[in-house]
Order: sequence, then C-alpha cells, then structure tokens
Amino acid sequence: MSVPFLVSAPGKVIIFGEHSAVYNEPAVAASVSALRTYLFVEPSEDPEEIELDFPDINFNHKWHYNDFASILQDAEGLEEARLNTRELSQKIVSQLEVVQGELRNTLYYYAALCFCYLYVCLCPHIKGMKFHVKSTLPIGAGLGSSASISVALSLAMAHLSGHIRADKPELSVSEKKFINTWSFLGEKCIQGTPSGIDNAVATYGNAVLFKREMDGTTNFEFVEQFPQIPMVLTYTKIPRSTKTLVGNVRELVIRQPNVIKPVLTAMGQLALRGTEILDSLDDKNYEELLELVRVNHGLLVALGVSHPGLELVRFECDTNALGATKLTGAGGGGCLLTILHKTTTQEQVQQFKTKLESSYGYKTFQTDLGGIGCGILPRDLIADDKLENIKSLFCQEVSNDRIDQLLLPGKTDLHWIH
Ligand SMILES: Nc1ncnc2c1ncn2[C@@H]1O[C@H](COP(=O)(O)OP(=O)(O)O)[C@@H](O)[C@H]1O
Ligand SMILES: C[C@@](O)(CCOP(=O)(O)O)CC(=O)O
Ligand SMILES: [Mg+2]
Repeated sequence: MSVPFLVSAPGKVIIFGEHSAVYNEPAVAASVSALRTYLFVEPSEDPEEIELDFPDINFNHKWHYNDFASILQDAEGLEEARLNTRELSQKIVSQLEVVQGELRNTLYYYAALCFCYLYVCLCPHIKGMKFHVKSTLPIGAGLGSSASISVALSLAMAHLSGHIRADKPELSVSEKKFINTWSFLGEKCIQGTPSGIDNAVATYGNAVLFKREMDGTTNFEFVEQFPQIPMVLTYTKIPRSTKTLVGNVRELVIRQPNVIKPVLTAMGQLALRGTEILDSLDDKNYEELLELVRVNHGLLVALGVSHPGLELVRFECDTNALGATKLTGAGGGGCLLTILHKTTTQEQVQQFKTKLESSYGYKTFQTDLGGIGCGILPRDLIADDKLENIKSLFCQEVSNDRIDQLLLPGKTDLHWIH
C-alpha cells in the first residue's frame, strides 16, 4: 500500500421502512451515487501523529501515536473486539473515552469515536497519516452521511492495514463484506443502534431490500429491476440527529408497546409490498406506489419523527396534487422525497421546486437512484499530474461542483475500483 490514496462512498435514500428497520422489519433503500463522501489519506507532517481533518463539521484533531499506547498494548482486548463484530467492544469504547477526554460533550465526539474505534481495530500500526474527509452530501439530513463516512473510513483503514490491496479491477465479495461489517460498527459509534441498511447501501450501492434478524445478523437482496422514478428530493436544512430520533422512538415503543409495535409491523409490510411494486413497476401499479409512500409518511408521523417544516413540503405537494411525499431517513428535519404522478408536468415540478426554494429556503435535488457503492483509487491509479489537483480539493474550500468535476465516479476518467 502506498499513499496518498482516495476512497469514496455514496449516500442513500430510504424508500420505505426507516425506523421500523431498526426493529427487524424489512426496508428498502437505494444509493444516491452522485452524492458521496470522499476521503483522501496522505502522510502527516509529524510521523508520530494521526490527524483527522473533517471540515464539513469544522473539526480537525491530532493525536500522538502514544495516546493510543495502552489500547494497542491490550492485544487480547483488541482481538476480542475484532472477533465480535456485531457489537462494539465496551472495553475499547471506555478506553477511547480516556483518549478522547477533551472532546467529551462536543458535537464531534461521535465522529471522532467512529474514527478512533475503526483505527485501533483495523490499522493500529499505522502512524504519520492524515485523513481528510469531504462530502457532497448534506450532513445530518437523512441521506446517510454517517454510514457513508463509516464506509469510507473502513475501506481506507482496511487498505492501510493491507487487508484490501486494491490491485484488481474490482473489490471482491469478501472485501465488500469486510467493509460492510466494520462500517456497521462505525455507524454504531455515531448513531447507537443502527439497523445496518445505510452502511449496506453505501458499501454495495444499487437498491436493496434489507432485513435485520433477531440475532443481529443482516440479510439483504438487491432489487434487480429498480426503476428510475420521477421524484424530487427536498432538503429542509432543519438540523437533527439520527441518534436522538432513534432514541425517542425507542422510548415510545417502551411506553406504548401495544400501540406502536403494530405500526412498525405495518411499515415492514408496506416495505415488502413496495418492493414488489418497484420490481415490476408499470402504469397499473404506479399509483399504488404513491399510496404506500403516503401511508408510510403517516406512520412515521405516528412515531413522532416528522416536523412542521417537513409537513410544509407535504402541504405544497398535496395542495397541487403533484404526487406523494414522505420524509426519508430519521426525520425530525432533513430530507423528504416526493414521488410524482405520471401526469405531473415539468412546469408543475419547476413551480413546486421554486416555491420550496424561494418561500422556505429549502434545497431541491432531482437525482437518479441506484448506482455504484464504495470505491478506492489507490496511489498507482492516480496519475502524477492529477494528484496535485486532487490534493488541492482537500486543502481549501471548494464547491461540490468542483469535487464532482474532478472525482465523481463514472463522470471523470479516474479508474475507481469498486
Ligand atoms: N463529512 C463528514 N465529516 C465528519 N463527520 C461526518 C460527516 N458525515 C457524517 N458525519 C458524522 O455523522 C453525523 C450525522 O449522522 P446522522 O445524524 O446519522 O445523519 P445522516 O446520516 O442522515 O447524515 C455527524 O454529526 C457526524 O458525526
Ligand atoms: C432511522 C433509520 O432507519 C435510518 C437513519 O438514516 P439517517 O441517519 O437519517 O440517514 C435508522 C437505521 O435504520 O439505522
Ligand atoms: Mg445516519
């Protein structure tokens, strides 16, 4: 392995089944391949340091390699953590609490925990390295930025440790499984009790029907015929945290089990029926898809994860009879998706988008769903004349368009291994 190198992973849209996925119900999601987290790894100035640079959340931090000494000496503890990949090792988490003492009670704590946990487990012998992360995804918006950064870090650290060599044209099945397994633990550091759907989509890409089992294992199958659906994604810019929302739903389930458990089951049924329709979408079942979108949003409202600012988008959509709108991701703010009636005209879509942007200050996207998952550009696939340009993206403020122009897989001549 030689440095510098680059990795990336996409965001996702959950079509049906957010929150209920955490309770072992089926859910369906697709990658948003055009919105991605990029991670550039290069030598740090000080060969004894490990540095992370997360400008999207205004966080930069350096650790001296010796800060991790007591954890790295505990070979047995590390081995245990590596063997039980369904749960975080509470021993390592407590040891990292000491290393991260000064970050406690800051907004960055969980992002740093994700980084440090993956670092000590996956590449503890690496030092003198700097990790720059930049995402074209909105952060904390329901599009899976937490899973996307967990996948990017897992892939990069597996490359640093030599576990993923990136010397073949594609990542192998077992390499992707490794990334998916470790990014799930990264998601746990950030989010607490993830279902695993977000990291699966960020790893494998495409669209998946996902189910978490009672024993903590996960199953998913690709939705092979996933269609391009006319839709608008709206980002309300209302901040929220998945960890808090998932925690609130957990308390509601505990307070009202007989009422809420059937809601979660209904969401699972809805995801199964929705996937059947997506698999064979035609003019006859198209309106049923919209019906399920409307019902899914209603059930999410019942879980208490909507927000007045999200309901405004639904109001605009329903008032103009454009289609069906639901929140996507953990809710509480963040993003919604609107699936449009077949009869909705381009002019109506434009009016809808203009209204959301000018009256409410929201941002709208029209992006394809599906597409590639995580990828790596090892040093030997980065031409020397491109390296400086790539590096400059990570050392200064640049627009997302500029990042896409230079790095977006499929849109540049870079040979991403994915
Ligand atoms: N580009 C990034 N840089 C640093 N931290 C990130 C980045 N993307 C995600 N994160 C971490 O993930 C958290 C947001 O995750 P979450 O609340 O699950 O929302 P979502 O996954 O929908 O974007 C951030 O607060 C931060 O800890
Ligand atoms: C609410 C949930 O279903 C999705 C959370 O997605 P996001 O972090 O809001 O992008 C939680 C999960 O499945 O892990
Ligand atoms: Mg998340």
